[in-house]
Amino acid sequence: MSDLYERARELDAKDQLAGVRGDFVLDDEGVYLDGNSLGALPANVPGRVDDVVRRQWGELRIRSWTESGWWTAPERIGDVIAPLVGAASGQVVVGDSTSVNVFKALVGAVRLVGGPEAGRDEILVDAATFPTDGYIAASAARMTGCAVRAVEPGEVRGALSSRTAAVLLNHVDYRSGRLHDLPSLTAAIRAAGAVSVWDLCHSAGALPVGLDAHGVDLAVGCTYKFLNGGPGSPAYLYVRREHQAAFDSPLPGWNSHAEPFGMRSEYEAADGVVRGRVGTPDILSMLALEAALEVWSRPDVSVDAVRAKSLALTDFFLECVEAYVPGGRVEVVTPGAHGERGSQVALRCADAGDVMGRLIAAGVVGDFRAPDVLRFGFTPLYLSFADVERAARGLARELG
Ligand SMILES: Cc1ncc(COP(=O)(O)O)c(C=O)c1O
Ligand SMILES: Nc1c(O)cccc1C(=O)C[C@H](N)C(=O)O
Repeated sequence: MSDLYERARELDAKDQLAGVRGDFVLDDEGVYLDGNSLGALPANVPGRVDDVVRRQWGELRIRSWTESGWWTAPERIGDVIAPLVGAASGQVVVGDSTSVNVFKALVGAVRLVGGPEAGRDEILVDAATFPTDGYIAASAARMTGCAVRAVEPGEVRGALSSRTAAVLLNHVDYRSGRLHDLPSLTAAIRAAGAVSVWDLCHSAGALPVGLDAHGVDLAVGCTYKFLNGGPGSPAYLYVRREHQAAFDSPLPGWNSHAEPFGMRSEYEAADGVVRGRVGTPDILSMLALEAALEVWSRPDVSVDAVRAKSLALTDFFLECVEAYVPGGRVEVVTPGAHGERGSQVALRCADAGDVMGRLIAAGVVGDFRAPDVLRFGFTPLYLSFADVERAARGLARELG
């Protein structure tokens, strides 16, 4: 066996998070490197969903809105996500999809600075953004009388002006895996008098975010990737405490009303982050997510420990690819510097679609992002270094 095979065993023997894998439903046949698209199933979720369906819904029925805590689930689960993204409680609310929360945040951001009437008529959007953010930003701009400008995150500073209303950026680029400099970009946006909106889909649960510490204004993220909430699990919205009183949601549903059961015809926004809610929460998905998040209360699990292992896993994968894959066959797209790397590795080759198809058939599941990217996500809670070595060996075989 190769040196790298032996090294993987040694690294696994020292891995502080090795015991967490047992909290997930995984088979030992393949290697799952697609947790940045859909996280694996936490083992406690099926039992919880069964209880929610059979007892809370089946037996308690309508009483569960109060007795089982259904009504307050969006804020309660928001408070569980909050420390994972560096936020104090009362600033994160769970619900709706990421796309819907991008809409709330962007329109809310433009309204916070007064929009075109106040001379702020531009929304800057990450040029390489995940498509949904760009589509929603274009619509939010039309609705608010703003124009959208696509900018590379590295060029945001030069693009900021007294006309900038809001800036929508991805913390980690979904295709390249590049980690953007949230602290300094947020500071520059703030200094220009604009509002920052960060999409945390590919960073929450994988690395420290520090929303409060870095002065982020608004943020959104999904929960089905590194937070393992399940297919279509609800997303979340962060509204910095200082903005909450002025946050004017473009979707002021009855769940965000100060007195929802007052059934009043006039709208009055609730205090706090609750005003980010819209309609009736998706309880089955939301309570599955609540169970999935329990892994973060294990004493051996922390965002810092996850980040340290994530970097070790991606370093080791890059080392294995370098050793096993013939030189020049793939180009490494993900930055080598730790400060610029998320929890994935993207490799480029012209036949990436075919290669990924064969690799998945061989049991190593990553994904293909058009036109030419092989994408591998690393979830430190359930991946071992042996998985990584096996995946790189399989990849080298398929690359021929
Ligand atoms: C950066 C980013 N934003 C948004 C989304 C998707 O949003 P939604 O949860 O609305 O499907 C994804 C992935 O699906 C994503 O990677
Ligand atoms: N949300 C997804 C879905 O419903 C089906 C398939 C994939 C996804 C994804 O999350 C894709 C992912 N955001 C990406 O980074 O490409």
